[in-house]
Amino acid sequence: MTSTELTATAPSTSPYIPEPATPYQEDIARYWDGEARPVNLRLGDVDGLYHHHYGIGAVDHSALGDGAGEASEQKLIAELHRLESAQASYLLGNLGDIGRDDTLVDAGCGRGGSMVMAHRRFGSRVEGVTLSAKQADFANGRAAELGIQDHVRARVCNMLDTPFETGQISASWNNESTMYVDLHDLFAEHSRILEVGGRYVTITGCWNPRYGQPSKWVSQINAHFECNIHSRREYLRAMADNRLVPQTVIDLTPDTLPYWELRATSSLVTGIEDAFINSYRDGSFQYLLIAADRV
Ligand SMILES: C[S@@+](CC[C@H](N)C(=O)[O-])C[C@H]1O[C@@H](n2cnc3c(N)ncnc32)[C@H](O)[C@@H]1O
Ligand SMILES: CC(C)=CCC/C(C)=C/COP(=O)(O)OP(=O)(O)O
Ligand SMILES: [Mg+2]
Repeated sequence: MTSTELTATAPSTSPYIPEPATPYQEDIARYWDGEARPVNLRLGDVDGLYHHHYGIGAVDHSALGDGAGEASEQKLIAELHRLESAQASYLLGNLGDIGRDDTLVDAGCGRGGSMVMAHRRFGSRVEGVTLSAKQADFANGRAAELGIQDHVRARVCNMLDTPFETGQISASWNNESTMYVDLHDLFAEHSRILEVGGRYVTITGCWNPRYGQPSKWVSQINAHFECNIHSRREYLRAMADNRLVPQTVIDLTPDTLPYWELRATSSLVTGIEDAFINSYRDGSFQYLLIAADRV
């Protein structure tokens, strides 16, 4: 199965949603509805898990070819994809003890790769929300192909105003999707839907207050993705204000740099690679995991 087949055959399974809350959200919905970068689709085609996040971990150089020809390119793509799936596994590993009867929420679920991984890992129900109808249809089409549509569902919905009942969710996460929203509004909503003792996890890029202000590289990333990267300080403050108490804060910057250095050598570069590499190296930008308990 390839992404092209999936796009062509995916049924329109996502319930219609309310209008986006703001003109900005309309822009973001349009952006993701129109997104079809080979760096995402060709990586997803490796095993049918489609991600819109970046990778972590050491590059396995023995898995790469000699750099020439299509076979080498395919090996490089598989390695980048392995690192992106490793990132999602790492996030899921921070959700705590999750069982089959739990319901999880993926806020800003993209094409649903992390949701499938979560269901495979825990057997639980996974509910995803995205602003993009195309992404929700893609994720639901993929779940149907895998026969897990009763457990994994994406819907078009604003993550700041979700349909989930108060206090019923065991764990929720944002994987590289917090830079599109106000953090106070976001954490208020996670705090509302999570049960007391529930777990919230995010992996995100944030600017480093020790640098002073967002660097030119951070500004370039914002412009590239039409997003608004927050500072590390803002995350911790907004969590504290919303009954989310960090248990773990891990700086994944050294773990994501090899992914970027490898990606920069591929034919699938998008032009944003230098901004990530330079900002991670000059300390102005950090790749963080934060896991917090709902108290
Ligand atoms: C970079 S993608 C990450 C996708 C996914 N988490 C992953 O790891 O593959 C950002 C996602 O955030 C979603 N998003 C941005 N703002 C949102 C909002 N207000 N409500 C719901 N989803 C939102 C976009 O629709 C997109 O699916
Ligand atoms: C860490 C930060 C700041 C992330 C911004 C959000 C974002 C666009 C993530 C990757 O999406 P993608 O997989 O669609 O991007 P790309 O096409 O570059 O792989
Ligand atoms: Mg990508």
